[in-house]
Amino acid sequence: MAFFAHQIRRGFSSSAVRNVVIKQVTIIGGGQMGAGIAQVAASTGHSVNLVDTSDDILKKSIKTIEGSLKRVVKKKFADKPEAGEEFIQKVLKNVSTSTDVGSAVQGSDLVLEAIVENLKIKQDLFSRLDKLAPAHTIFASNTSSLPISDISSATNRLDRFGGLHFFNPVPMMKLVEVIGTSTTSQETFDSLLNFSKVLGKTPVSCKDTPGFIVNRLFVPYLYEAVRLYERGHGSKEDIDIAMKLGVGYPMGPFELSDYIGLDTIKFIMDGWREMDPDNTLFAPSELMDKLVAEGKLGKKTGEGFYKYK
Ligand SMILES: CCCCCCC[C@H](O)CC(=O)SCCNC(=O)CCNC(=O)[C@H](O)C(C)(C)COP(=O)([O-])OP(=O)([O-])OC[C@H]1O[C@@H](n2cnc3c(N)ncnc32)[C@H](O)[C@@H]1OP(=O)([O-])[O-]
Ligand SMILES: NC(=O)c1ccc[n+]([C@@H]2O[C@H](COP(=O)([O-])OP(=O)(O)OC[C@H]3O[C@@H](n4cnc5c(N)ncnc54)[C@H](O)[C@@H]3O)[C@@H](O)[C@H]2O)c1
Repeated sequence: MAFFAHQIRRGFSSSAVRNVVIKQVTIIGGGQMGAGIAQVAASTGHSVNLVDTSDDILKKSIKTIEGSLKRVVKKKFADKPEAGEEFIQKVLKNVSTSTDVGSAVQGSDLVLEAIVENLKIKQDLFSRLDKLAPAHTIFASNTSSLPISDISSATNRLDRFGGLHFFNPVPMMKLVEVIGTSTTSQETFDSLLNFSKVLGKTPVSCKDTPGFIVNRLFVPYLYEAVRLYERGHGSKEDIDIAMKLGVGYPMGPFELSDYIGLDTIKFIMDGWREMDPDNTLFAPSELMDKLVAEGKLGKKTGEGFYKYK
């Protein structure tokens, strides 16, 4: 019944609902997330075209994929190293790279964007892609915090646009949040759900609201951990231990913040505070602001809440 109501809301009768099978995928942005998504899509038999701004970056992306695949096969093919090497080569063959988005989107069933978290840059990219990609191609963004409808508004394919939010590290994290806007067609939404399942992930359906499900709960939690520490109510180490042993999280809030990047977390919180300034959950943290201003962004810069050198 709920499913039927969902279809009516999206303006589709049940007979109009059919799944578009996604085989060829273009991923724009070969950074932390894009490389991980490319790896998982290629490992599950998709033909992947990975796009970034330079060949040097793309070389690094392929190296990252190779390194991560080695970790995967060490476990998956523990007793058969040769089969493991064969698997790596097969997966790598499924990935091609390009710096030219125009040619990369030709023949693509899905264009998944994982570039910098900046609305204007994402809009510019999708506006360009809208003119270059085939009509049937579905567009999706991996944004952590921006409204999908703000990004899709730059295109004329509002029905074929949704969100696919993966988690870091992509090869390990099982969840994908599938986000439908008020204009995403049921057909597109179902295709994105199916695609996530074919990748071996577990999808959950989300509304296009700030932070979807996970980040809406987790970003305020990370900030409250920092504020608790600032108030002197616990050491970083003890807070991390408490959340790992008390509720079974694999990383404590300070370890996770350093892993994600303090700039990313601050950027998300600042954006939400701008939208809803009176919400105390979105209050700033002096320490977070200071660390980001000093360039102490976490693991990627060698220091955040902890030191990594
Ligand atoms: C959240 C709010 C903040 C918002 C900011 C934006 C965030 C965003 O929107 C959402 C997120 O992503 S939120 C972030 C969500 N993410 C989280 O919350 C993450 C929480 N953390 C975890 O789940 C675990 O700590 C990990 C799975 C990361 C590591 O597992 P572990 O058991 O703690 O320890 P281990 O010893 O290191 O690794 C053991 C083995 O795992 C394997 N392996 C690991 N990485 C791999 C890779 N890249 N490739 C392949 N394989 C990989 C490998 O086999 C390795 O063995 P090896 O012998 O070393 O090769
Ligand atoms: N890092 C995380 O934990 C995480 C988790 C989930 C979602 N996200 C989201 O995924 C997206 C990417 O994040 P990331 O951590 O992979 O970033 P990243 O900085 O590691 O990678 C971004 C890549 O995009 C490339 N790029 C930038 N502009 C481009 C353009 N116009 N065309 C082609 N390539 C371009 C950059 O060169 C870079 O290689 C962001 O929207 C972020 O919010 C991040």
